[in-house]
Amino acid sequence: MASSISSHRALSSCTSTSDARPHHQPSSTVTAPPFSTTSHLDLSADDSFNEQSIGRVFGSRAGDQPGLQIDGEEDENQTHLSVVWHGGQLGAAYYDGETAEIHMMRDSAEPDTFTLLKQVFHQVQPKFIVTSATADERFLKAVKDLQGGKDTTSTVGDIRQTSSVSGPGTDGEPDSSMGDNQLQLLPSLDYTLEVCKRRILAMSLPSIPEHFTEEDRTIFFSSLIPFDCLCMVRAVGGLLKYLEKRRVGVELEGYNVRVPVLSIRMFSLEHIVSVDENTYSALQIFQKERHPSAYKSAGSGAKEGLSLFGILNKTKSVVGSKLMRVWFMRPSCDLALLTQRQNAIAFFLASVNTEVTSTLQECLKQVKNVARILKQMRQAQASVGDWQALYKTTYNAINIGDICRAQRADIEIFKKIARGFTEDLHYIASVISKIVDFDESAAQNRFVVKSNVDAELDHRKRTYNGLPDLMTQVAREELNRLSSDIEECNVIYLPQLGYLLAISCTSKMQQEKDFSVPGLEFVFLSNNMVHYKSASTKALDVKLGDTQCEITDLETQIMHRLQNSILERSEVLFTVMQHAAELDCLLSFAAAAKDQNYTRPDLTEDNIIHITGGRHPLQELCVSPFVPNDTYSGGKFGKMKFLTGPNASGKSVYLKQAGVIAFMSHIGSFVPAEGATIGMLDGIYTRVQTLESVSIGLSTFMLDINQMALALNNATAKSLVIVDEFGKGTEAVDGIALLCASLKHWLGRGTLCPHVLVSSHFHSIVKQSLLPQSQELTYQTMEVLQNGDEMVFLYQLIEGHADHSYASHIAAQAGLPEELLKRGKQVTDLLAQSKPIHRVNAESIDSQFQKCQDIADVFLKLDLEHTNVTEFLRDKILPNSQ
Ligand SMILES: Nc1ncnc2c1ncn2[C@@H]1O[C@H](COP(=O)(O)OP(=O)(O)OP(=O)(O)O)[C@@H](O)[C@H]1O
Repeated sequence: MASSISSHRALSSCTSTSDARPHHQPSSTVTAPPFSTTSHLDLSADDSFNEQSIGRVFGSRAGDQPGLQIDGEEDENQTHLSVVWHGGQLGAAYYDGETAEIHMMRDSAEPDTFTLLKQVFHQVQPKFIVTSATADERFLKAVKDLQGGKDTTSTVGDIRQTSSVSGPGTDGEPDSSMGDNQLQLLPSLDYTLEVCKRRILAMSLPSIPEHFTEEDRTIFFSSLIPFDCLCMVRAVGGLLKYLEKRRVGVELEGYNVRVPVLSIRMFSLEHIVSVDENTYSALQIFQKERHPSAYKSAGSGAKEGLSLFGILNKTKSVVGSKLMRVWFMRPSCDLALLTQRQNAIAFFLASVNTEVTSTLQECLKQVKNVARILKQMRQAQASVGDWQALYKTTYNAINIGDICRAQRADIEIFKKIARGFTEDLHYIASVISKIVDFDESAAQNRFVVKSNVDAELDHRKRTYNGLPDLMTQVAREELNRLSSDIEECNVIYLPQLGYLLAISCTSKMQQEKDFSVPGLEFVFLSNNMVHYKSASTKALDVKLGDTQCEITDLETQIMHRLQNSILERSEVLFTVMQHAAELDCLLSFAAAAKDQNYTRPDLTEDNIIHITGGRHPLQELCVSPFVPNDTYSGGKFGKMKFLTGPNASGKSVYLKQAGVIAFMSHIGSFVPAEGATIGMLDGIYTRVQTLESVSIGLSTFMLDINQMALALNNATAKSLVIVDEFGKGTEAVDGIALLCASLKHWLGRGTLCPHVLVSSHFHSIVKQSLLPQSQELTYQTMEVLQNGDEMVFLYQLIEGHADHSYASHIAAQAGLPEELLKRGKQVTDLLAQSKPIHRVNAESIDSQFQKCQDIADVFLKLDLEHTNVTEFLRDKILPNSQ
């Protein structure tokens, strides 16, 4: 018998009857335990954690890419904006579905022109807008106009909903940022102050400890929210109510589950330089290219084309890239803030700091958007990938903190990081490292706890690991007991059925009645193996139960405790994301400045724009060599430049270059110039035709006028206005008149004239001196060398003006037929000399004379008494006129 046991290897094999079972305990086995103990992390002995362990944990699973899921955009990751206007004050709050944060804007003075409201819409780019159904009519109209919605209200619960139809904004000009969104109106009760306050105080944030009393909570919230901003408080309260009704982020959960709000922050639109959609497009600040694959969704699939954002965005982290976009959307005229950014960039560019720079960049690559993970933890539980991402982020944040603490204390971002990356980070990294068994978690695709964390759990695991030996022993005993014609006996475990004996069919076992074995209860037959319950397997059921399930349950409990303790310290993780993103943006600006040879502009409160050797950051990548040009505006140089020059001589590029350099200075970046002194601007306005503007559907002239109106109505002495070929969309005389009127309007303001750069092909404005003489006005042109018909563009800006557009030269280059070009030139010359222009295909004088002679002869022969005159005229004189 003993020999028969040893000859049956099946006795010691691991048996699984159903591969689809979520977890099964091993059958009697002598093979390796279900997961290897050799690769366990040995970090449990103390609180230490190191890069080596991270490499081992994360490097070992090729298919495991936790970062990928974090970066994905979900449908629910939308922005929901709530606005309140009362007593000439505007308050706003928005919920960022991606980070589950609420951002609030303090009450700000807002007359019924609603310019601030427009700016809020532009900055926040909400998908959903909510306000009180009984708000002031003027305000509701402004919101609807901005939202682009017509009154097609429908009802969602008790929320009135208006679907959007894109159209022009409040001032009549189009604003594509506000096209695809929805307006929802809540009952006024949801916006009353007291109700809103109560709703805010009842909000549960993960950073509020559970033991807080009502009083503690009030003090806590008072430190976060300025309750004296009544409109803002109402906006937040209304927003919370709306989120609850819409059940954002918890649609599929039970009704007791709250919309996750992880953090509250303030946002401000003070010091923001006004830059409208058209200017972003004209200056090629953002440029989306649709992804060539039709299967990629439009929103997330679009990639950045050739644009300023594309050049400057060298961020390493998702949070960095996101903040970079915000910086681009919110250029600032806060001199102190911009100087801080410049100081940091200068630090990173210094050659002695190269190593610090590259180490920080390496660390930033590992900083993930943990807001989504925290949201996940708050609602349910984090996945294995989430735990890995969170640990990586925390570990690298600690490294970043250490590096920054060792640097110069006068760099603001280092100070912020040194202050903000607190001990809580060490705590989080240490508990994760101590508790989570990353190797096993990845192998089993579930949260697995390390040994020495929980005694009960360790005990269960030991039992579980000892199961194979025990089961082998039971199987051996049963085999000895059974009749000798049974050759193979296994002990297996099935979750619903418990422990079973699996015996190989013998030749006598043909029908079900043959399966009965004394002392065994038949259960089922599968794969030529008959399964029984025996006294010993029942004893195993009682003794061991479902060990695997119990282990999983215990580990899940531990995970929830761990999640809660991390959520309590989640504020530090938001600080990490915020400051790491800022650091990433600054490093990105430094990298771009180094690659593209940018210099630090001097920023000043003086109202001047002085650029020496300026280049266009995008054009210089496309043409070689690129010719740099100076721009001097303000002070003794005057504030208006009127630029004429042949077609394709570089006027548009020059104008845009000044605009882009000014813009770059206002986001804190270095600029493509030998040197620059840039005064703080309050707005950049452009009248430049773009592809986007064509697609809006307004006529070319309407767009011209709309953009010009925006500049005329809003530009101040501290604004930059770029006007490229205004007025060419209508009759020349009208175009000239409108352009001159606009420029005179600004010149009439004297030194309060904005910085205006105009290019035009209306040469008569210069020749006939249609603009008034003014110290502010200078005429400039692009230098061109002409040798007979040959023209060479030097792209060099000089004082003076051009006499011609030399359009025929460009036309020749474009390949127009010789014949056409000759005639064009002839007409131009005749016009210039004020001579009559004859048709090219006119008949000769002789043949015309002959025709007239013939008609006169016919008339002379006409017998007026007997001839029908109508027929005569029709048949003889005008035979071809019908
Ligand atoms: N500074 C420069 N250095 C080198 N090449 C330049 C420069 N500026 C412009 N160019 C080249 O000239 C081309 C035409 O420039 P741009 O469009 O500015 O001309 P324009 O004078 O505005 O023409 P139009 O009046 O016909 O609109 C550019 O695409 C670029 O290739």
